[in-house]
Amino acid sequence: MGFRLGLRRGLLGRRVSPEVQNPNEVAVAVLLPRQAAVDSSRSLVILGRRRLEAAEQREREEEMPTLTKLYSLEDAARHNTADDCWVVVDGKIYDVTKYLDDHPGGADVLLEVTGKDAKEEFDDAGHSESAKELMQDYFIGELDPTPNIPEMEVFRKEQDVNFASKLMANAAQYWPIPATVVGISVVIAVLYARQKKVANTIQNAKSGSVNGCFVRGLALGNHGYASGGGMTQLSPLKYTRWGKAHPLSKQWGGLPLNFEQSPCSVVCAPTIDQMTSFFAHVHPSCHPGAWMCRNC
Ligand code: HEM
Repeated sequence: MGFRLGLRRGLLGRRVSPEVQNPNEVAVAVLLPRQAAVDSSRSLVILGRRRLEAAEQREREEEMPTLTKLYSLEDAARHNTADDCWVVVDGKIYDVTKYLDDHPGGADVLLEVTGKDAKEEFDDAGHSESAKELMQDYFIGELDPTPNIPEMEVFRKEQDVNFASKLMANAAQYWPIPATVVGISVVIAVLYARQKKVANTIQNAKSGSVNGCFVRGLALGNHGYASGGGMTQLSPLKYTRWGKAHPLSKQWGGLPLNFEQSPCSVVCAPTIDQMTSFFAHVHPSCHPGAWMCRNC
């Protein structure tokens, strides 16, 4: 059985004669049986190919973008117990639950820094390179740098609900204010309309053409007239036809007035004489503001 002397670089074997041309290269002489040498050289080729493939694979992996799980700081903060402990260092999240007991700095220091980025504390502890390599075993993800938009939407919805309920509560509490405003407005509108009606009444009375009556005068005053014999109280500021006047008024040639109720009444009488008679007989001195339309 013959032997072949094989020179292989980087192989561990029996050193025979290291006649090396390049001093940086390690030359190794391997004494192998012929067949074994053939097999060995085949397996060396396979080994070499595998290493090459592994290197290429590593290269490909480095080039490929990796998928990293993203968490919010709030997510990370929830893992803050000895049974479930996440720490954040420089934006990277590590699940150190299984490492707590082995941590040379103690479990407490890790538990104390949960819920925040502990880069400063980590750096201050002066961790070695091997500690930093070890960390990679516990890496689970990174902090999500994007703002949490869905939460903002939820917040806006809640705000709407709050706004509606606050509006309802305020309405229930402060309803008397708008009701008072509306009430005052109505009263002002009624007073205004009434005043306007009075003004129109006086105007119409002066013009002498109200409801087909002979409007002979306008009495201004607030002295009561209706005293005798169940005199009907007439509504203030209403025109009263002479024909409907109370008999007592007619008897006096007087007028269906309502001085008692109103400071301003329209006086209707068929003739100016009757009007004059009324004021002469009944209240000659109590109606200084009486106005007579002598032209009618
Ligand atoms: C996955 C995360 C971590 C790993 C793998 C880790 C690992 C280690 C290791 C191996 C040591 C021994 C010293 C060294 O080799 O540097 C150490 C020490 C220490 N670590 Fe950590 N550590 C981690 C996180 C932290 C954090 C977040 C803090 C923050 C307070 C911290 C505080 C310390 C302290 C105070 C010491 C002791 C230093 C001393 O006594 O000199 N470690 N850590």
